Amino acid sequence: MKVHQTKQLKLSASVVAIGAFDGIHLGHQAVIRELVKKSHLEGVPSVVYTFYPPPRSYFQGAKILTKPRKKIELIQNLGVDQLVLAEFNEKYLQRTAENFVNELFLLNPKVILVGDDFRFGYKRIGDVQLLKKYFTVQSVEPIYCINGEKISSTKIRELMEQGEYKQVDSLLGRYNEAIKA
Ligand SMILES: Cc1cc2nc3c(=O)[nH]c(=O)nc-3n(C[C@H](O)[C@H](O)[C@H](O)COP(=O)(O)O)c2cc1C
Ligand SMILES: Nc1ncnc2c1ncn2[C@@H]1O[C@H](COP(=O)(O)OP(=O)(O)OP(=O)(O)O)[C@@H](O)[C@H]1O
Repeated sequence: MKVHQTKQLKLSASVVAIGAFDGIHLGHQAVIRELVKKSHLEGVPSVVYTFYPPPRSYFQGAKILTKPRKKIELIQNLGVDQLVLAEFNEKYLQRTAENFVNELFLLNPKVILVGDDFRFGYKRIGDVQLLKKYFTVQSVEPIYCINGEKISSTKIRELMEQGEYKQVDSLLGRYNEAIKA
C-alpha cells in the first residue's frame, strides 16, 4: 500500500472511501472490505482518503483511537492499494468544498463510498448531494452493536471512558486494543 501525505494523488481510475476512520472499528472494516471488493470487481485501485488528526479530535479534542502508524497498518491489512492521509490543520480545513471536489477529480473515481451524513469543505458546506452532482456515490449498510446502537468512534470513546474495555475490543474486532489506546 502506498501512503500519500502531502502531494495530491492522481489516478486514471479508482474506487474511493472517504472519512475519519478513527479506530478502524467493525463498521469501518465493513466499508473498507466493500471498497476492496469493488476495486477487484472493477479492476481499479482502491483508495482510502482519511485525515490526521481526525476532525472530531481537532475541533472537539476527542480522544484519538488510532495513531497514524497503527491506522496505516490496519488499513493495509484490509488490502487497500492507496492511502491518502491528509494532515487536518488550519490551512486544510479552510479549503472550499469545490476545492476538495477538484482533488477528487484527480482520482477519477468510479464510485465513492461515504456515509449519508458526510460533510466536507470549510464550515462543512459540502454534502452528499453536492458530491452526487459529479460522482457515483454509495454508502454501506450500517453495522450495529449487540444492543442495536450503530457502531461509531464516538460510542467507542464513551465505552473507554466507562472502562468497558471488553466491549471496546468487541466493537474494534481486536483484542487488548482498549488498554493500549
Ligand atoms: C476540505 C475539507 C475541509 C473541512 N473543513 C471543515 C470545517 O471547516 N469545519 C468542520 O467542522 N469540519 C470540516 N471538515 C471535516 C468534515 O466535516 C468531516 O469531519 C470530514 O470530511 C470527515 O468525514 P466524516 O466525519 O463523515 O468521517 C472538512 C473536511 C474537508 C475534507
Ligand atoms: N457502524 C457502521 N457501519 C457501517 N459503516 C460505518 C459505520 N460507522 C461508520 N461507517 C462508515 O465509515 C466511514 C467513516 O465514518 P466515520 O469515521 O465518520 O464514522 P464514525 O465511526 O461514526 O465516527 P464518529 O463517531 O466520529 O462520527 C463512513 O463511510 C461511514 O458511513
